[in-house]
Amino acid sequence: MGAKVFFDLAEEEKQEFKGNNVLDPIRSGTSFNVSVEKAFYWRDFLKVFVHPVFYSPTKPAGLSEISLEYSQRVREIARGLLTGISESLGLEGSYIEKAMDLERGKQIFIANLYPTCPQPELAMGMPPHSDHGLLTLLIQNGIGGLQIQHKGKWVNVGTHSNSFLVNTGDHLEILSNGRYKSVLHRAIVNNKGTRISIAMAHGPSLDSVVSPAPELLVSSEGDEPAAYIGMKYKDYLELQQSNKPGSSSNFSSLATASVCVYQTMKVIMVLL
Ligand SMILES: O=C(O)CCC(=O)C(=O)O
Ligand SMILES: [Fe+2]
Repeated sequence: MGAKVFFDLAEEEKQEFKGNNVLDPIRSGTSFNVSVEKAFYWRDFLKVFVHPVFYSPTKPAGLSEISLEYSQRVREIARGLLTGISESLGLEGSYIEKAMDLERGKQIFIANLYPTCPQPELAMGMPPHSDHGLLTLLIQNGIGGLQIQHKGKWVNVGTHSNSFLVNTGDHLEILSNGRYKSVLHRAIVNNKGTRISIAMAHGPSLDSVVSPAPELLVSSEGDEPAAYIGMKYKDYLELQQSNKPGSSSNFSSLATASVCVYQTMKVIMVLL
């Protein structure tokens, strides 16, 4: 563990960073929604765009420097993985880099905090979803909670120190015409301790129109139909946001109904 940064923002301070739109560069909040699966979502989050333009909350002191360095280093790892993935698809190593305009690629820093929940069976940390970008690299403190869906069953993903968990996202599935599937995952909560995860999501540039790579649609065995239609990444994000159940507007009325209400937003970031 190279550096630890803790920040503990009071409610009024948090308001400063509360964005509502999916394209706001800094957003924080609490996710709750009683209308889905009769479960409460039990999480505080902070989402910050860190590339192509770097943003950071101004508090606490030192966060911005650590976040910048962490973002740059993880981006390099993601680019390396995408080079390998391009090659695994029989494409040139720089294919995804160029086609997805990664020089201007959207990188999002997401810190999730799941406080200890007295009745974990009544709550859910994060609902089942797939990430919208290409690759997400995730680290977490020593407390498990992430599950991925495999052959229709939820499987626990163990915690391994000094390692990243890499999730494939929707746009890798689209670009590869389904050869790489985006992984469905969710986070459960527990009554043993607070869980923290930091996900770094890497996507195409917002203006990239992503469709299956034409090179993958022709082979010696004949033509393969494109399984996805092309769409601009930015439009995909906005569409996804508009389909999300229980977005911020109905949060305040639901929050009071929570079984496990906590007053102060507390995000603890533990960075490698
Ligand atoms: O907390 C986790 O393990 C999951 C986080 C996640 O899926 C996300 O931020 O997209
Ligand atoms: Fe995710």
